[in-house]
Amino acid sequence: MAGSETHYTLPRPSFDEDVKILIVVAPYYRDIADDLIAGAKAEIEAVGAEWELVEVPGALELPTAIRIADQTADFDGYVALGCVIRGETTHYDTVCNDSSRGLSTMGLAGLCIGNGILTVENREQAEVRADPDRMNKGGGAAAAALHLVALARKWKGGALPAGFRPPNA
Ligand SMILES: Nc1c(NC[C@H](O)[C@H](O)[C@H](O)CO)[nH]c(=O)[nH]c1=O
Ligand SMILES: CC(=O)[C@@H](O)COP(=O)(O)O
Repeated sequence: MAGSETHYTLPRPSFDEDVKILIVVAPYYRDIADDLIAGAKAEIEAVGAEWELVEVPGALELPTAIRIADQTADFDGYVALGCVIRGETTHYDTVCNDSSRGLSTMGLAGLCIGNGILTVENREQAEVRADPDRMNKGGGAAAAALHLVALARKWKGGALPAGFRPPNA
C-alpha cells in the first residue's frame, strides 16, 4: 500500500511579518527534485511567505549550503530537498546519514530547517513521496520549516513589563 498512509498535519501557521525561506535542492534525480520543489513552493506561498531557490550537486552538500546561507544571508528558515536511492555499495548510508545529521545539528543550534531529503530503496518510492498530489514530502518539509519559524517568533519581542524580573532571574 505504497503511499496511501495518512498522518495528522498541523494547521498552517500565520505570520504578521514577512517570512523568507531558502529552498536548497539537490537535483541528483531531476524529476524527483522538481516535484519536491513544486510542493515546497506551494506550501510557502500558501502562508504568504517568500522563497528563493538554490541548487547543489547532491544531498551531501545540502547542510553546507544552508550553513553558508546562514552565515552570509538573512533567511528565516530553510527547506532541504533531495533524494537518495540505495545503490550497490554502502555509499547510500553515508549520504543519508551525513546529510540528515548535518541538518539536525544546525536545527539544534537554532536554525529553522525542514528536512525533505527522501531516502528510499527505489525510484517508485521516490516518485510517490515527491509527487505534490500524493505524499508531497516537499510540501511537508516546507511546512516543518514554517512551523519552526512561527515558533521562533512566538516569544520574540514579547517584552516583559518594565522592572519585571522573571522568577529565578
Ligand atoms: N548517491 C546520491 C548522491 N551522491 C552524491 C553526494 O551527495 C555528493 O554530491 C557527492 O558525494 C560529492 O560530495 N547524492 C544524492 O543527492 N542522491 C544520491 O542518491
Ligand atoms: C545513494 C548512493 O549512494 C548511490 O546512488 C550510489 O550507488 P552505488 O552504491 O551503487 O555506488
